[in-house]
Amino acid sequence: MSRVVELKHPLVKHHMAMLRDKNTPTYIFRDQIRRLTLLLAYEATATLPVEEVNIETPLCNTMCKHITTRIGLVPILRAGLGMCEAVQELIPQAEVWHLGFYRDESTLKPVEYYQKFSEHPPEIAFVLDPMLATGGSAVEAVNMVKDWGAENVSMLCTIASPEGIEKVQKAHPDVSIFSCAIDEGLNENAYILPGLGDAGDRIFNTL
Ligand SMILES: O=P(O)(O)OC[C@H]1O[C@H](OP(=O)(O)OP(=O)(O)O)[C@H](O)[C@@H]1O
Ligand SMILES: O=c1cc[nH]c(=O)[nH]1
Ligand SMILES: [Mg+2]
Repeated sequence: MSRVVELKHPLVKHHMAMLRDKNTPTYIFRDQIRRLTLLLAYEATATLPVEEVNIETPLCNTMCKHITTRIGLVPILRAGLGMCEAVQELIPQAEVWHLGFYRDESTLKPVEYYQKFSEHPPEIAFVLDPMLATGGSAVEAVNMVKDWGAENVSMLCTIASPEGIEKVQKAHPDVSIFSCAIDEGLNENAYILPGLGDAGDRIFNTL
């Protein structure tokens, strides 16, 4: 079932403060995205299916659980790349499939420039993008992931706007959205307030 989850943990609040600060340099900004993504991925993977497996410890046999479902991470270039390694750290067996979009700042529409998908879609897909602003990029990315054949799709972001959440929910009522924060809304240029500015520029030092 679709859910919108905003993380409430004190560690998330703490790390978000440093992430939002305009004086935080790029190398710390990247670390903060990574820390926050670890916390986000822990929450977003809480309902992953597990299977029983027999394990031999040095002392005896015991039944354990492991994850056998094919999981795909779909970072939206560029900024989504900043989240990818953190999720891979928790799910090292995950596949990574890239999608490139930039938002045309005059039309606010997403422009696709890269897609690397295989013939065989994963069973579960996590779309990664730190910013869910108007929701245009997220809706288009989820369209492509679903057209590919993935049936269980979730969106992981650092900051989401209420407008973006509404747009994704309207287009994809089955997609859960996990975010470290849900902010107040968008400014006249469709930037999230209070937000953190341009995530891609802050991750890649291209301000
Ligand atoms: O919800 P939307 O209104 O579509 O906006 C969000 C998109 O904008 C940003 O990417 P940007 O276009 O800045 O590209 P970048 O990652 O290369 O910086 C962000 O990382 C999202 O992909
Ligand atoms: O606030 C915003 C909106 C779109 N993209 C960003 O990186 N930040
Ligand atoms: Mg950007």
